Formats: sequence, C-alpha cells, structure tokens
Amino acid sequence: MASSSSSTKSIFSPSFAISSSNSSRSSSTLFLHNHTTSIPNISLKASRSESRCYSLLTNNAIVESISEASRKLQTTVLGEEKPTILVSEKLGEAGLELLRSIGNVECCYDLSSEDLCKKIKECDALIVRSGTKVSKEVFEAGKGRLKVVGRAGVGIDNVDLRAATELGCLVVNAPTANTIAAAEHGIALLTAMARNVAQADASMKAGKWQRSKYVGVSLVGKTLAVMGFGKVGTEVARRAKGLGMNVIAHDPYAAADRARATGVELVSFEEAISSADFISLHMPLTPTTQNIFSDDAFQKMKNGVRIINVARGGVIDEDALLRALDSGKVAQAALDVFVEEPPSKDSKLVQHENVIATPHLGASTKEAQEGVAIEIAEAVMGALNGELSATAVNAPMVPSEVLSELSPYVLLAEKLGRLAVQLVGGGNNGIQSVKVAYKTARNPDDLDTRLLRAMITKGIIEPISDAYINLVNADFIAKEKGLRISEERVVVETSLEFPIHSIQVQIANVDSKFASAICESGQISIEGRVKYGIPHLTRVGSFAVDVSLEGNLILCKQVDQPGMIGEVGHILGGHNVNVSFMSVGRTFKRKEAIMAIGVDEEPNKDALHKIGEVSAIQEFVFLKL
Ligand SMILES: NC(=O)c1ccc[n+]([C@@H]2O[C@H](COP(=O)([O-])OP(=O)(O)OC[C@H]3O[C@@H](n4cnc5c(N)ncnc54)[C@H](O)[C@@H]3O)[C@@H](O)[C@H]2O)c1
Ligand SMILES: O=C(O)[C@H](O)COP(=O)(O)O
Repeated sequence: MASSSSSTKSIFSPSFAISSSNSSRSSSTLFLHNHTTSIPNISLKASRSESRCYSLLTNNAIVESISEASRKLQTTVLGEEKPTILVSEKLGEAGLELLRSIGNVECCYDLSSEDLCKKIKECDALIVRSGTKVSKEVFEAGKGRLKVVGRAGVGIDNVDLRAATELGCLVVNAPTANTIAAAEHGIALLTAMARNVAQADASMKAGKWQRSKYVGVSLVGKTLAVMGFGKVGTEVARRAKGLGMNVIAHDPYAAADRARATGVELVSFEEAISSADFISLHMPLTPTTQNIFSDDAFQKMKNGVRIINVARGGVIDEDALLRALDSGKVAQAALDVFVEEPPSKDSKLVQHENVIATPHLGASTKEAQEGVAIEIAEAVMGALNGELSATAVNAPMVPSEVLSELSPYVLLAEKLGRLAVQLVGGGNNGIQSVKVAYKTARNPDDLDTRLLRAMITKGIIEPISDAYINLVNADFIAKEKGLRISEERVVVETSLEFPIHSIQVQIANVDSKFASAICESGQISIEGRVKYGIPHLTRVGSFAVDVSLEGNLILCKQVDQPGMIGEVGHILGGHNVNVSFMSVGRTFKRKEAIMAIGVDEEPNKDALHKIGEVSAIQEFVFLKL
C-alpha cells in the first residue's frame, strides 16, 4: 500500500533547483477580481451517474469561503497596510493626489542608483519618467515587494523589461496622454528650424539685426518623411498636411489603410529617406532602431535634408549626424532627445550652428503632464489592486470582459496545477511536458487562455520551487525550467452560457505517487470544473469524482464496498479533522472506487497511518491545495 504526503522532491529536470514546499504562500495571485457576487441559491448533491457527492457545505459557507479567498487575494496584493509608492521624478499633482488616496506616496527626485536600490526595498510601486534608470539591480533589490513600475510616459527604454519580467514585476506605461504634446513639439521644431527662429532670436538678444543671414525655407509642397507611423507620427503627419506638405511615412508594422486614411503613403526605409526634404523621427528605441540613422543612411538622403528628432536620441548615430552636418549633407537638425541626457555641456552637436536643441521637452506641456500623471496613477493603482492593466508592457493585456468571464476558472486552473504536481512520484524523469485541454461549447478560437495557462504554471511550479509566479513571469519561468505546456481546446456539447466546461491537466512521462491518477494513455490526468463559482475536481485518472477544491484533499483507492466512508470518516473525526466534502467514483459496482475527501485540517501522521491500515484501501495520498 502506498502512502505519501505532499513533501517536495526534485521532479523537474535534474538541473532544476528545488526548495521546500511553500505551504504558507497563499494560493491567490496578483490578477484576480473579487468573486463574491452572483452566488445562486443552490444545493449540492450527486450530479453524475458515476459519482456520489456528499455536500457538507451550506450556501452561506460557500459564500464565506469565496469571500475568504477573495480577502486573501486582496491581502496578497496589498497586504494589510497601505502600499508605499515611490515617485522618482516630477509628476503632475492630480496623479499624486490619486495615489495618496490609496497609498503612502514618497516623492524622492534625483536618487543615485545606489539610493534607488536601497529605497526600493520598502516600496510596492515605483513611478518614473525618462530620467530614472530602472535596472536589473533595482528589480533585484525590490524582489518580493516591488509589484509594479509605472512609466509616466511612452518610452520604456529606461526600464530593464527582461529583468522586470523575470522577477515578476509588472511594468505599465501611460501611452496616450502626451501624444499631442509630442506631436506639437515636433511641429514646433520643424517650423522653428525652417525659419531659423532660435538662431535669429539669439542673434537679436546679442544686439544684432541679421535679416539676410536667417533666410529660411518654405514648408509648403516639401516632402516630409515620418519615420514611425504610430500615435505621435500620425499626429505629426496630420499637422504637416495642414501646412501643405507632402507626407510619406515608413513603419514596417503600420497598416497601409490607416495611413491612406490620413492621406499618407507608406514607403520603404530607403524610399522615405532618399525622397524627403524633411525627416521626422517617431519610432521607439529598440535593438533594431538603435543607430538606424547611420553614416550609410545619411549618405542616401537628399543633399540639404533637414531632420527632427522628438523620439529617442539613440535612433541616431550622433557622431554620424555631426559628420553629415559638417559636410552639409544635413542642412539642419532639430533635436529634443539625446543618447546621453543631459548631453555634455560641450556637446559638438548641441553647439552646432545648424542645430536647434530642447532638453527633452516633447511631453512637457501642463496638459500632457496632468494627463500622464492621471493615466499612470490609475494604471499603478489598478495593478496594486490586483487588476490587469490595459497598458501593461510586459504582460498580456486581457480585456476586462474576458477577465470577468474567466475569473472563476483562474482559481480552478491554479488548483489543478497544484494538485497535478503533488501527484508526481519520486522517479527521475522530471516534469517536462504538461498538456492542458480546455473543454468548451464555444468557438475555441474565442477562448483566451493566457491567464489560465499562467495559473496552471503557477500551481505546478510554486509548490516545488522558490519562484514567485504571476501572469507577468509565468511563461518566462516555465521556459527557464524546461517545462513545456501545450494547450488544446476541445469542443463539447454543453451550455454556451459558460466559456469553459472543464479543464484537464495531464503530466506526461512521470510516475505517480497515486497510481490511480494515471489514465489509460499513461499520463497523470486530472480534470476539474467550476460549479456555482467554486472549483471542483471531477476526474482523477479514469475515475469520476466530484469534490470541491478547497482546504486539503485525501484521495483513496479502495475496494468498492459498504462502510468505507464511515470507516475513514471515523478515523478523521477521531483526530479532530473536519470533512468538508466527500465523493466516491467507481469503475463498476463492488469493484474499485476512488474516494475523494476534502478536509479542513491537515491530518497528522497517526490519522494518515490509520487510513493506510484500512484493509480495503489499496493506496491513498494526502494533497495540500
Ligand atoms: N520627446 C518626448 O518627450 C516624447 C514624447 C512622447 C513620445 N516620445 C517618443 O516618441 C516615440 C513614438 O511614440 P508613440 O507614442 O508614437 O509610440 P507608438 O508606439 O504609438 O509609435 C511608434 C511606432 O514606431 C513604429 N516602429 C517600430 N519600429 C520601427 C522601425 N524600425 N521603423 C519604423 N517604425 C517603427 C511602430 O510600429 C509604431 O507604429 C517613442 O520613442 C516615444 O518614446 C518622445
Ligand atoms: O517617452 C515619453 O513619454 C517621452 O519621452 C516623455 O518623457 P518624460 O516623461 O521624461 O518627459
């Protein structure tokens, strides 16, 4: 007779580092909503022909247990105390006010990297603009507490996204509130540059009147190439068309019909740079765009081309631009952004007579700063409150309607993962491949399962490692640990009311400490569904059961004979272990049966030993949920 508890063993591939079981960690997660609402009046009883279910839960108990789960979820996210939010750069007052309504806000500007690393250890959230480098060291220092980094603006090139993802920290930005400000600044630079406004103003302030020196160029009829046809690029294009310019754009990822609707033709990089009189940059700084404006690119441009950059300094090779300005290839440049900010005082580029420069002012209008502050405050507050963010940069953005439909299944997914991994035996195979089947009556293409996959991953990995897993890092950590999770959507004929009928989790190529959990195809296989808002285990191996997935679980395989429920119930009662649910599934009458018993407390060794001594019980396992 086999008996075991949920102690942890090295069940991933040999390189996988294991720590002891983390039973104190809540089974909740960052991205869940309260699901205390809409609990219908129900009475639970046997619902499958092969399953006898004995409900010991009242309706009130169900509501209470969900409330408790929900409370735990909130506590996990926020703790009992107010979160601490560090704001490391100037943020609009309206955003600060919002943040103060939910947390302790600390505004500390101009922190050195060392001071930021020290400070971040006591913070739940960090809000930055473009001036703070949020490096891997910052995420490592904040590990365990820092839940979200909010970028009050668009560009996230100052945030180490890989480190954030690896360490499970959500990054959100405020992508829309400064679009117009940046576009207006682009147009301001374009017109000011064409008419030498800055130079002429400086000359007048020096007491001169140099009318012939500052003859400009006209914009009407000239070709403007917008490089990066996103939010800012589109607004710049619209405004430039209003000035009578011929606008073309290059953006490998933009839709041609959207461009056409603005009266803009999308062209190749070469065509854009070689046919433009003015080139305005609006692409993000990425490994692909870094130094994309190189000597080679400048060579392909028209002689006397004029360049505006309100995107990011790093997209231009600044030394190459200087050479192009010196040679006259580039007649003028208007720069708001620089590789190094602030640039050195003696920067040849800034000092160049054909360059006008502003200190990264694109987003700096009163209106944009208030808007950005509110946008980022709301995103950070949402993230701290356990909501998925619409502006998440390193996590899937799950639309709210999808989220509210899937919420009940999130807990089920995690519990199934947690259960399946505890059924893995002590063999040396290591878990490598997990198969998940979602049974649904709806069109499988409409099912967004990223959230559920993340929760299954969390359930599988967390009990056997020290990793903290959430939607941000689930895929990353699974991959890192060599765990392949394949998903399948299976259409079944059932109610269309619910997005999912049931979820099956199978682990291949492993032994099980509960042999009956192995299905005919040789995998550990369990299945569950949500009933009245509560996750239930409905199948173990080939046996149908029906037990609510709460508290702890004992699975017994036995000879199907009278008195078994009473006998085991008596042992548990004798050890003051409260049974919350019990269900028996069998193959044939008086043959084999599986008894699934939900227990509130963890039975001690003596109780488990006595269960093992019941002669009709062939194997059993105690599992923590
Ligand atoms: N100076 C400022 O204060 C200021 C203010 C706002 C935005 N910005 C910067 O402006 C840029 C654009 O911002 P946005 O809000 O329009 O972002 P966005 O994401 O809406 O647009 C960026 C566009 O660039 C395109 N793109 C990506 N790679 C490209 C490539 N290799 N070639 C051409 N296009 C490419 C994308 O497809 C996208 O359409 C960002 O770098 C942002 O940081 C600067
Ligand atoms: O990417 C952005 O949003 C802009 O560059 C603005 O940066 P800032 O917040 O530092 O002004």
